[in-house]
Amino acid sequence: MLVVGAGVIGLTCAIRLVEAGHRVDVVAAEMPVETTSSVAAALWYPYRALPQDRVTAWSAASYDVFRELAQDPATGVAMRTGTELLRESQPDPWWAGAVPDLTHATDLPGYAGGWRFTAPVAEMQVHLAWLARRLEQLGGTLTRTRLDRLPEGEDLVVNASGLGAEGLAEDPTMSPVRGQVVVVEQVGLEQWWLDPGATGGPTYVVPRSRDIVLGGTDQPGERDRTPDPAVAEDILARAKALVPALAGARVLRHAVGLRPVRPQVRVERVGDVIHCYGHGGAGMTLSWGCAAEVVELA
Ligand SMILES: Cc1cc2nc3c(=O)[nH]c(=O)nc-3n(C[C@H](O)[C@H](O)[C@H](O)COP(=O)(O)OP(=O)(O)OC[C@H]3O[C@@H](n4cnc5c(N)ncnc54)[C@H](O)[C@@H]3O)c2cc1C
Repeated sequence: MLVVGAGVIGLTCAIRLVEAGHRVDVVAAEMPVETTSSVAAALWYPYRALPQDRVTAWSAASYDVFRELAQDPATGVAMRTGTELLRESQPDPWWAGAVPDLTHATDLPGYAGGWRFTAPVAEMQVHLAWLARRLEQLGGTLTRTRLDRLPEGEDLVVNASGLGAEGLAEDPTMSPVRGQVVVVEQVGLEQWWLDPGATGGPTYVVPRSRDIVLGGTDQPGERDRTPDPAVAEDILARAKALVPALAGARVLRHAVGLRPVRPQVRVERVGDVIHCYGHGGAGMTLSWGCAAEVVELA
């Protein structure tokens, strides 16, 4: 069986398929650390992904797997408490059933309220490397190849090509949503913060073991992968306003990724092809749940 794509979706699908007894070769134009997945913050959060019922179920399934993985630091996964700030009062989020400990925060001056919960955070450079190692340990292979079309004549092909599905699946409903982040040094921060309604773009602060990811932007249709210095300044200003402890934090690097957005995430078998792409701003969040469904479809 061939899996096309070595981002978080292709690798998790490949691992679950090998574990289920299939022989799996992964082919990808970009290796794991070069993918959009490696840019992700990557906080467990169902963002820019629909439909609500399937996304909630996939997210809940992934949450459980990440909680297990967090027992082993080598996976790059940690469970972290954090707060989403609300500028207007809102009912509980549609995906509330996927997190075990969502509570209402009332101690947020200047905000109408907030939600506090524990979420998995995956340090993607570490997590993707761990996934790739795990795949190889299980006997799977990973080869760099750019495909012009999905191969025919294989017994089964999993299309986990992210935004590449625009061409490989000839899917005109796919579109990029550009996200820019700034990575700064760790300054002793343990909790994540998210202000989705901030002026200038969704603002988030996601601490990891040795650094902190600050975001972000949400720019539909933009394909430029070069970090914009003015946008970086704005992200830093927004993040520091949100978390004053970031004031003196040294900037380590800048990154841009193009979220593979689709009106609905596609997990579907058509003949000998299983499509699994269009995870929008939630590829890490949905990964293990979608991989389990791909195994069922196989
Ligand atoms: C700034 C930013 C922040 C984000 N934060 C989060 C977050 O906090 N939480 C979260 O869950 N998600 C987050 N995301 C979203 C997440 O990164 C994506 O949903 C996820 O990376 C999609 O994974 P993927 O494996 O489908 O695609 P990708 O990681 O893009 O991998 C696609 C793979 O397919 C290969 N491929 C494509 N076309 C071809 C071809 N023609 N031939 C061969 N190979 C091909 C590529 O080379 C690559 O290996 C964020 C994204 C961005 C940009």
